[in-house]
Amino acid sequence: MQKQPGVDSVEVASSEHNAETVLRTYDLSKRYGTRTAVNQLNLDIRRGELVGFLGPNGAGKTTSIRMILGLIEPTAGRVELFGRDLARERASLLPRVGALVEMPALYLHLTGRQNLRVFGEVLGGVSRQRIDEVLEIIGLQTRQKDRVRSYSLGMKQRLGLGIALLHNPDLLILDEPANGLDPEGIVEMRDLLRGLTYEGKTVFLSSHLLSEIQQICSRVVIINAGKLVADSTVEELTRKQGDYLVRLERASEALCLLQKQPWGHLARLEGTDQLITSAPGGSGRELYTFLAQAGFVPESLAPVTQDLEQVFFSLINANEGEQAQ
Ligand SMILES: Nc1ncnc2c1ncn2[C@@H]1O[C@H](COP(=O)(O)OP(=O)(O)OP(=O)(O)O)[C@@H](O)[C@H]1O
Repeated sequence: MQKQPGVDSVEVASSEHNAETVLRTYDLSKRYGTRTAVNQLNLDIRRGELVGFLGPNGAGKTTSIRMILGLIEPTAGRVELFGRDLARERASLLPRVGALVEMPALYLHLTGRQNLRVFGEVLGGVSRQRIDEVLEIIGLQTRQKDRVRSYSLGMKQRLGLGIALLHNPDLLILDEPANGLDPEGIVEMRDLLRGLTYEGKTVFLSSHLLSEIQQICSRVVIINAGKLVADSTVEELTRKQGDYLVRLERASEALCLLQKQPWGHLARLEGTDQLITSAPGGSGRELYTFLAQAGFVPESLAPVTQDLEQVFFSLINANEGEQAQ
């Protein structure tokens, strides 16, 4: 479901809460000698979500992803996929997961289609029809008969994703899928990932491209030094201190009224026909009603937002400050 900012976010959050849990980690931890790479990480990812996994270099993203994929053993804690314990039911669970952690070694002298066929044979049970479907999903039908050597990096990256999709997994885990892509390749990858969630797939991806994450992800998990720093919808994270930007006629008159309210004393003008204010009970709907009843019907009213990048750096800096104390 596409999230709308503002008044209906409560309903959106509660419907998400009912969705099936696809990936869950319980106090997942990994130590390398004395270094703790991942520290009691608890994740809860639900069906159809596109969740961004963020953190500065060395935060523990790849280590977490490797544990979730059963590639390395946790030092402590555990992973559940589709409600089942990964350590116990690995053989039946991992086929439901597709991963792009490192670029698979593509056969450059073979065509895109032949690559899918070769990887499909290794996996087993991949039909010709599934290869056609995958070529369509990754948008390589028209180039399927060209040798991979002639592909752009973006096309190779999409082919890598195609290989991860061959067995039609329910959950996709991608480590930096847009790494090294040019802006056009990034847009293609963005459309492709969105399309996958429309089909009901769940996508969990790490990336350094914060603006991309802001555009495509419904939720972000941020870690620093192996620990969870934030787990929230993009909308909640980027909404600035509960402020609203209101466009209305007679803005300076409305401002006088707002400044007399206990929740509105910090209200301020923004240009001639807009103002920024807090809302009664933090609710945009109540702010709208208050203004409308006082005869100042807003032309528009929206939460003030900041870039995910700003939020990310302030959270990481605050977290590092706390750790230093
Ligand atoms: N095999 C290993 N042996 C020892 N230390 C490791 C190993 N793998 C990772 N680490 C350490 O664990 C920490 C987390 O690394 P990890 O690669 O998971 O971070 P990351 O968030 O994926 O970073 P990046 O964004 O740079 O890829 C780092 O301090 C790293 O040096």
